[in-house]
Amino acid sequence: MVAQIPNLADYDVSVENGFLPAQPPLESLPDEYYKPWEDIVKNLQGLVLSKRLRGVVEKLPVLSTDRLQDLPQWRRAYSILGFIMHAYIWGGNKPAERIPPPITIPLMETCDHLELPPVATYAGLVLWNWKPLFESERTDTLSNLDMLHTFTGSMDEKWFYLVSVAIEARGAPLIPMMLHAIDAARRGDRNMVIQCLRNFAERIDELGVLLTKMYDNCDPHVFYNRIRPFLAGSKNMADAGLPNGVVFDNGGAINKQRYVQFSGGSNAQSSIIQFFDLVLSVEHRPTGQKKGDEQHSSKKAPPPSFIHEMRKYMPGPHARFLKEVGKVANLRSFVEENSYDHALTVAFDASLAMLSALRDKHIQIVSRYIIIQSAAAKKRSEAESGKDQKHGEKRVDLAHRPKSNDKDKDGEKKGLKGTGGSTLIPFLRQARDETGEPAVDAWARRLLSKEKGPAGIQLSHIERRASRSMPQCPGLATVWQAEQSEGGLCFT
Ligand code: HEM
Ligand SMILES: N[C@@H](CC(=O)c1ccccc1NC=O)C(=O)O
Repeated sequence: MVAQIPNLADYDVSVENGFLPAQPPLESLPDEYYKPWEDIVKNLQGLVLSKRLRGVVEKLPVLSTDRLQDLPQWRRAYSILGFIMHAYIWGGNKPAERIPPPITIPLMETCDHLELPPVATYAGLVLWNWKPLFESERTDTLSNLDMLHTFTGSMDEKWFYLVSVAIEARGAPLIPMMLHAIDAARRGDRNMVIQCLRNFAERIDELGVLLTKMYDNCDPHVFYNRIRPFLAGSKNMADAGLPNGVVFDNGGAINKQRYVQFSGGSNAQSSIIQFFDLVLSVEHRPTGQKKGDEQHSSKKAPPPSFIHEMRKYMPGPHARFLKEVGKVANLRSFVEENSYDHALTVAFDASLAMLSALRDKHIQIVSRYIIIQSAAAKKRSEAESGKDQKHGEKRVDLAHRPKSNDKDKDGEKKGLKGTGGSTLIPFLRQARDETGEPAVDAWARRLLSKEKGPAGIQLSHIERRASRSMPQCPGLATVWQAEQSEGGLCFT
């Protein structure tokens, strides 16, 4: 039986806002009972600066979650407890290893309810932490959005999250549209599929523009040195002072309390980007695994890719939605089955090219906000460590600087990790290259079967742009070249 195309409402996905809630998140919990949490999160920066946060949190009563009445309230509780917990862990000279019961007990209950891990995820920091400036205006633009909470109180941190909120909102209409395209492919409606793919490529291009707005108001130095340390989880955090992870003290027997490790918040936990991959049948392998390697390995199940692993850090219904989308994704096979339809092939390849270009822009951001900043911080800390040695001081590295002299062949530091724990640049480059693979594969098949290439067709504006942004996609490049040699005037 053919799997049913998932219905958005069944998975807490909104037709207008996608994975953002349809209504703006709650700005406070309505029941006065939760005032102690609200007071802390309202004064988070002051409490961190005065070094009083840890004492205040330890003296908090263990509040029950029984008074949370609906989904928006559960989400707010999870979001603010995540902020409080990460400020508690990372807001001191040394990170705190043991999280006390006033946080752990209610946080674990919100996690059970929302099917999320007990860490500040993308959902808590971004999806459930925004507000429109004006309720009457649209929410898919940076000019009408603000964040509710930040660790640092800085505009840079607000902007850092805001860019993601705007991308989620602007990308949202692509969800119902691409499910519609899947349905059109089932019905064999090639024109509708082409139209949806062209709109998709166009919108992904817009998301790339939004992404590069990051530079406008988020300073790389502030990001790396002030904001990013609070986003870290407890996995791979030895260099930052958490060699074993953290202990969730739930008030029970001490000997039953074990260390746990969770990845920190990361945009890899955003469901929208994974949705884009799934509808186009882009597949991600574990980092370092080359195409085709999986066939030669042993019978053991392959390790999941980091991107796939991050689904465990998405709200349960959203992760289930992605699983269902994976079952019904048919556009790639539809395009392959109709490879004589060159307009269809080109529209599909242009979508892949735009998604790949989005990842390329992101890699440039990562190099400015992390790679360059980490090198600068290392230089500073080496200069300072000379001074410190003289004074016998020892400093804890909260910006997670890797051990020095650990370089790989690209001159990048091996130890550099994303907040999610990925190997950063090799991981991101591989994810970008995998995005173009369906197009490259289709082209190889075409060559083998000696089929004629998609030359001489009319390119839409976006396809023309796409053909230049993905030189590694031979199909698009060929069309582009053909167009050039024919006078270059055959696009619409
Ligand atoms: C200063 C801004 C940003 C920095 C420094 C940054 C950094 C990173 C890093 C280091 C990773 C690797 C995964 C990890 O371990 O966390 C990552 C993954 C990712 N980031 Fe960002 N990011 C930024 C903003 C954004 C924004 C605004 C988006 C929205 C589209 C985004 C989308 C992604 C995606 C989708 C992944 C998963 C990898 C992939 O699918 O290609 N990032 N980011
Ligand atoms: N992976 C990024 C952090 C990141 O992308 C992120 C972390 C928490 C909440 C949102 C994030 N991304 C953009 O809003 C890093 O390693 O710095």
